[in-house]
Amino acid sequence: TGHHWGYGKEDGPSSWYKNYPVAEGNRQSPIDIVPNEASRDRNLGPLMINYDHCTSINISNNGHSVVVEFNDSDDRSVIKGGPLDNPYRLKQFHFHWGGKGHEGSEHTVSGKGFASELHLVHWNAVKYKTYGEASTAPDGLAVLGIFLETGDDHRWLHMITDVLYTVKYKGSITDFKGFNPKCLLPSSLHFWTYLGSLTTPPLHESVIWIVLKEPIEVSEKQLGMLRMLLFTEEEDNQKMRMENNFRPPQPLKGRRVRSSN
Ligand SMILES: NS(=O)(=O)c1ccc(NC(=S)OCCc2ccsc2)cc1
Ligand SMILES: [Zn+2]
Repeated sequence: TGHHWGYGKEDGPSSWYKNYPVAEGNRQSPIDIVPNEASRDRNLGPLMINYDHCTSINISNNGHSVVVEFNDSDDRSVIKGGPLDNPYRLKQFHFHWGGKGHEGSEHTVSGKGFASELHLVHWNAVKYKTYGEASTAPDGLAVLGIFLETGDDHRWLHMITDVLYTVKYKGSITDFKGFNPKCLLPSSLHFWTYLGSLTTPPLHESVIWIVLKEPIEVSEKQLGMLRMLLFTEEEDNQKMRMENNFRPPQPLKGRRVRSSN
């Protein structure tokens, strides 16, 4: 079903254009963010994140990442303000990470990568009826990107890393209710924002990217838990460790990156 893609030598980011020609489009993500080339924009109001009535449903391994899905049938968990004209509903979050001691973030800052990157995926339920419809519209999605750097243990990330063993294999899914991702936010909501795309196939150019400047700290041990996940299914006798599931930075193609004040 659909086109097989991955992060390996044969099916990785440099070959995605064959089945997904938009990979060579004009607003692809991620990008390298160069802070002193970003323009401060006073029209950018503060980001408003309201995750209090959090409605996480499950956690799963989709063969590309570990994904926590949310109930997005109403506006309980939304992000608004900043570059957004409407509130965007939280649909899922997932991570991208590297191998032992290697970088694994998707966006880079002046060429510097981070150990991992968390993506909180939201959709514009004011203008579009479903996530699927929004995911192909130029203002359909808003993804909040948060860098993870190695340091102290993250006390709340344990709630996720402690259950990863239940979703070790591709296609596994477990109940995961009542998790509030607010606990994964850094103290500052200062951000960079630009128009981009999904960083995995189908690579739709439908994302308003909001990348927080302040990383969160997680321990090497916690990152190691992400790396015990597998790209492969339980019955697959070839066990492929899930790591380096990140796309490298793509050409800016004249886009402007704006910075919050
Ligand atoms: N990495 S990303 O945040 O740009 C992003 C967001 C949504 C999607 N949407 C879909 S349907 O992806 C399915 C595969 C997937 C999900 C999480 S990571 C890869 C893909 C990538
Ligand atoms: Zn992502």
